Amino acid sequence: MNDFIIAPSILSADFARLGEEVDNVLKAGADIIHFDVMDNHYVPNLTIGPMVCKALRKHGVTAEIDVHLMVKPVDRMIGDFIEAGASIITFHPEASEHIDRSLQMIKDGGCKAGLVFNPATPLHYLKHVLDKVDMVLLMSVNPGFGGQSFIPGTLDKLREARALIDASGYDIRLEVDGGVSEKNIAEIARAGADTFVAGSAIFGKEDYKDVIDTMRKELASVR
Ligand SMILES: O=C(CO)[C@@H](O)[C@H](O)COP(=O)(O)O
Ligand SMILES: [Co+2]
Repeated sequence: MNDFIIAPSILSADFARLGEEVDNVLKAGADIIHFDVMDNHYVPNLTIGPMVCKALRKHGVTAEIDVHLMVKPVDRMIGDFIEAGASIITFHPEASEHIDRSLQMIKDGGCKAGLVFNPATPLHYLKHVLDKVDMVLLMSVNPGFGGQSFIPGTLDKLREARALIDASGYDIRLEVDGGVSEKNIAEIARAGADTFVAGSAIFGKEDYKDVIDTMRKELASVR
């Protein structure tokens, strides 16, 4: 796996041709697929569930599927996504009554587990579960929709999260989600992110390879 991971969010893909869209974006150089699950309860939008994840596996997708759960309660969905072929499952701490238990359920199912922090959610939820977390996802927009603008305060929060992760000694990825594009990806990487979700910036363009290549060039300037 690359040092920097590019994770296109299929929220901005053409759902009528989802299998083809996922194939095309992987062929264009994406590392993993970001899969946004919204329930019209935890967030004011409704998207896709485990059946779609399973369908992508059946279609032949072998890349990691990074399931971002924006649902409340979360536990009921975890088993279904494990069974559907998810690779990584992340959830928002406010959406779980028992954060440690939800993380453990994901790990027991053989998936990588992660916590997602909204722009105004403090990082302190992490402190006592660092040993169970493979991914920390910082939202750089309020969750619910693609195509929003990156909230600049996320850069300081990324620096804080990077320091916390490095001090922990655990192997934890730091992902950022919302308003990421080829224009700001280098600055976001410099703040400490190593995994980049991008929906509209990739699927909004004709040539996915061109955007992903540009993102990689920008990232190469960081290292
Ligand atoms: O989880 C979410 C939104 O809640 C994201 O994954 C978006 O889908 C990202 O879209 P862009 O901001 O990159 O268009
Ligand atoms: Co997302």
